[in-house]
Amino acid sequence: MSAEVPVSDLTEAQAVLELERLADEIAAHDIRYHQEDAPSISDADYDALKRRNLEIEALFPQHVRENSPSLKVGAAASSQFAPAPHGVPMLSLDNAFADEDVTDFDARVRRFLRLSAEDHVAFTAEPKIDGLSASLRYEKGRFVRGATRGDGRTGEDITANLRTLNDIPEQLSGSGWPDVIEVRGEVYAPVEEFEAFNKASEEAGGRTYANPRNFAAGSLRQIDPTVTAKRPLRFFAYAWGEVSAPFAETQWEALGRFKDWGFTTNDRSRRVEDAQGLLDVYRGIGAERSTLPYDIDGVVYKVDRLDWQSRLGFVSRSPRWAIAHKFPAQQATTTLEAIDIQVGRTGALTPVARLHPVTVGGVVVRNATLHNEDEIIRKDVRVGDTVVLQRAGDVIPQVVAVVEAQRPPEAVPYVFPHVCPVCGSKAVRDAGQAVRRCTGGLICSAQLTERIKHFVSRRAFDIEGFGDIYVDLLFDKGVLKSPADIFRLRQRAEAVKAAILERRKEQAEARRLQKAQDDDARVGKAISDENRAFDGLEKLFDSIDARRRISLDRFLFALGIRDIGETTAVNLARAFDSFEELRQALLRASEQGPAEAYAELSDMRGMGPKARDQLLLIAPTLEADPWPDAPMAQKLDHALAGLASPARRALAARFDDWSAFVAWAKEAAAGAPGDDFVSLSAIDGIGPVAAQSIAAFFGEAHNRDLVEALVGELAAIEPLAKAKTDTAVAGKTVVFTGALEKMTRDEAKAQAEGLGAKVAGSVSKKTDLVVAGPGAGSKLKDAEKHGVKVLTEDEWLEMIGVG
Ligand SMILES: NC(=O)c1ccc[n+]([C@@H]2O[C@H](COP(=O)([O-])OP(=O)(O)OC[C@H]3O[C@@H](n4cnc5c(N)ncnc54)[C@H](O)[C@@H]3O)[C@@H](O)[C@H]2O)c1
Ligand SMILES: [Zn+2]
Repeated sequence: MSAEVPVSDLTEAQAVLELERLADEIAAHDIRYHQEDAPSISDADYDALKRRNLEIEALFPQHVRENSPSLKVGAAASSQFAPAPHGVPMLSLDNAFADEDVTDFDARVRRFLRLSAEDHVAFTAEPKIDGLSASLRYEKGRFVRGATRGDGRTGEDITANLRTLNDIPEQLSGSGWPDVIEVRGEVYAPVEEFEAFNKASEEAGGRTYANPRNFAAGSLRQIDPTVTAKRPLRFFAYAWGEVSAPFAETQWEALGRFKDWGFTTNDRSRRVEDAQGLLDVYRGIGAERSTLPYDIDGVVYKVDRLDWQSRLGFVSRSPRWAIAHKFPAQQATTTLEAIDIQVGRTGALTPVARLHPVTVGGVVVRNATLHNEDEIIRKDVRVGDTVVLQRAGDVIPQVVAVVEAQRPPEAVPYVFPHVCPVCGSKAVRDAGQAVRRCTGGLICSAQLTERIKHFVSRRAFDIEGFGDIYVDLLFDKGVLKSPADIFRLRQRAEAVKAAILERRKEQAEARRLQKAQDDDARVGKAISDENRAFDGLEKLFDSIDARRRISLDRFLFALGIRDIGETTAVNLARAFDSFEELRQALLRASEQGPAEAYAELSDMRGMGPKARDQLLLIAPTLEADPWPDAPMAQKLDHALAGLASPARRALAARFDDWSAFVAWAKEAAAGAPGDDFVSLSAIDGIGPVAAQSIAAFFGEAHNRDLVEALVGELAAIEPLAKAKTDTAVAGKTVVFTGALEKMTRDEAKAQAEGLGAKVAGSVSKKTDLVVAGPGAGSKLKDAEKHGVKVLTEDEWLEMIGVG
C-alpha cells in the first residue's frame, strides 16, 4: 500500500475524498471475496482498510457516506442465482481483538440493559467457523428454500445446492419445531478434504482455491448442483431467522433444539455464567485450533437470554448482543528455498518466497508474499533462511520474520533485480514508492494487454468498439502482440474470426461441462451465433481505419510512457512541428540523458538538488581512500564535509566501500545531462523527470522498433498548432470545476489550450482563473482561499471571445 496520510492529519476535503476512495476500494474487494470467491488482498489488509474508514468517519461523522462500508454487510447477490430476500436480515459481527474488548462488550451489554453489578450475564461461546453462512427455510418441518447471506437483505437462492449436503436434513426430526423456521449456520469444508481436492484438481489442471473458506463458497455457489454434491461440504447450525413461534428461551437451549431436529451443532460450544468465563473458553479453543478438522478464525460470544437479545437489538450491520473474538494469525517456521519475482499487469515486480512445504493451521503452504523490495531489506530475508510464516485465513501467507540464529553461513543479502524478469527492460522505483516497476510497457508481455487497452482507450487512439474483451481474446490467441498489429487486423480477419470461434467453443464447452449434460444442440447454436458476432467485426475494422490519422499528442499519450500523461503529451507535441522533428530531438537527447548513476543520485532520498550538484562538482577530484581504517560514514563526513548531513547519511546507507562509491560518483558526474537533453527538459511543462522518461523510452532499440512498426501502419501523425501567445488567456493557468453547460470538460480544456492557456486539475497559488459551473465544490473554496478570480462559464466564453 502506498504511503498514506495519517487519519489525524487529513483535512476535511481530503477526508471526503478518502472516504470515497475507501468505499470504492472496499466494495471492489467485497465483490471479489463474497461473489467471486477470489480475494486479491489478505484479510488483514482488508480489515486495515475498514479500520481506516471507521477512523475517518469517527473524526468526520458529517461525511459518512450513504454507501459507507461500515454500514454494509457482504456484497450484493450474484445475478447467477434467483434473489432470495431475507425477512430477517443476515448480519455480520463486531470484532474483538484484545481481552479488554471483551470486557468492554460485557460492560456495554450491562449498561444497555441497565443491570446492577450483582446481575450475571450468561453467554454462549461458539467457535467461529471460517466458512459462509446460509439460511435454511423449513415449512412444516420440510426444507423448502436455502439462501446465502448476500448483502444481508437479499441472498442467492441455492436451495438445490444445499439439498446435496448430508448435514442438512430434508425433513426435521424430533418434534416441537415451529411451522415456519429459518435455521441459519455455517457451510464449511474440512481442511483435509480441501487439501485433497486442491491436490487432485491441480494434477488434473483444474482450479485450486486459496483456503477452505473460498473452496466452500466456490463449491456451494455452483450453477450445477451435481458439482456441489461432489464437494465435501458440511454445515453447523447456530442461529435462526424468521420463526412463526418462539421455540427456546436461551441461545443455549436453541442449539440443543437444533441438535434434536437433526442438525449438527458444534460440540466445542460452551455456556458460561459470566464474561470471566469467556476468556477461558477462548484460550481453550485457541489451544486446540491447529488440530481441529476445520478452520476457525475466532470465538463468537452471544448473550444467552433471548429476551435480552431482543432488547439489545441491532446496530446497522451487527447485533449488539454478540461479538466475534478473533484469533491472532497462525504461524509456523520453514526454510526459504528461493525468491521469485512476478510481474503484474501494471508492471509491478512482486517478490514471492518459495518455501519448503509446511503446514500452517492445517493448510500446506509452499509460497508466501514478501510484499516488496523494502520489506526484504527491512527483514533482511535471504535465500536459505529459516523464516516465520503467518496465515490468517488469508489469501496469501506472509513471511513475518527471519530466525537469524539459524542462518546458514553462506547466505548472502538478497539483491532485488533492476531488470524485468519477463522482458528484460529496466525496472525502476519512483521516489517515495515501494514498488519497482518494469519500464518495458508495450514490449513486456506481462503488461501488454493493459497497455493495449490504454492504447485504444478514449483519450488515446479512441478506437470505438475495441473493448477489453477483444483485447484479451486477441492477445490470448496470439493475434495481437503490439500496437501495430491493431492496424493489421483487417488483413488478418480470418485469424481474428478463428480466434473468436475458438473462444466461443471453449465457452460452450465450459457451459456444457458445467451443465454436466450433453447438450450438443446448444453448442451448435452457440457456434452459429458467431456469424452475428462477425457483423460487429467490420465495424471494428472501420473504426480502426478511422484512426490511421492521429494527432501527435494522442500518439505520444497512447504509448503509455512513464510520466507522459495527457497534458505532458500536449506540451511536447506543441513544441515540435512534426513527429519527425520530435523523434530526432528525442534520439539526440536519449544519447545524452543522465546516466544511471546520475539518475539514482537525483532520486536518492535525503539528497536535495543542492547536495547533488555539490557532489557532482567534487566527484572528479575524489581519490583513493584517504582514511582506510575509518568506518564508511566517517570517510564520507570527512571527504564531503560541505554536504548536508541527510545527503551524507543517504550515501553511507548506500555504500560500504570507498572505491565503489568513488566509481559511482564519477560515473554520475560524467552522466550529467548534455545540451539536447537540457533543452528537451526546458520545454514548457516538461521538466527533467518527463524528459528523462521519454528520452529513455526512445533510447531503447525495442521501443524504437515498436514505434517504427506502428508509424508504418499510420497514414499521418498530425502536429498540433503552436500555443498561441496573443490571446486574452495565453500563458494563464485555468481550472474548470462543476458542471459546464455549453460544452464538455474535454472540449473546454482543448479550447483553452488551443488559446495558449494551461489547464490544471487543482487550484493553487499559481492558478490565474477558476471557471465554475453549477455544483462546484471544494475547488471553489480553494479559489477563495488563494484569492483566485472566479468566472462563470458565460464570463469565460466572453473572455475568450466565443460568448
Ligand atoms: N480479503 C478480502 O478481500 C476480504 C473482503 C471482504 C471480507 N473479508 C473478510 O471477511 C470477514 C468479514 O466478513 P463478515 O462480514 O462475514 O464478518 P465475519 O466473518 O467477521 O463475521 C460474521 C460471520 O461469522 C460467521 N460465523 C461463524 N461461526 C459463527 C457462529 N457460531 N455464530 C455466528 N456467526 C458465525 C457467520 O458466517 C457470520 O456471517 C473479515 O474477516 C474480512 O477480513 C475479506
Ligand atoms: Zn517487463
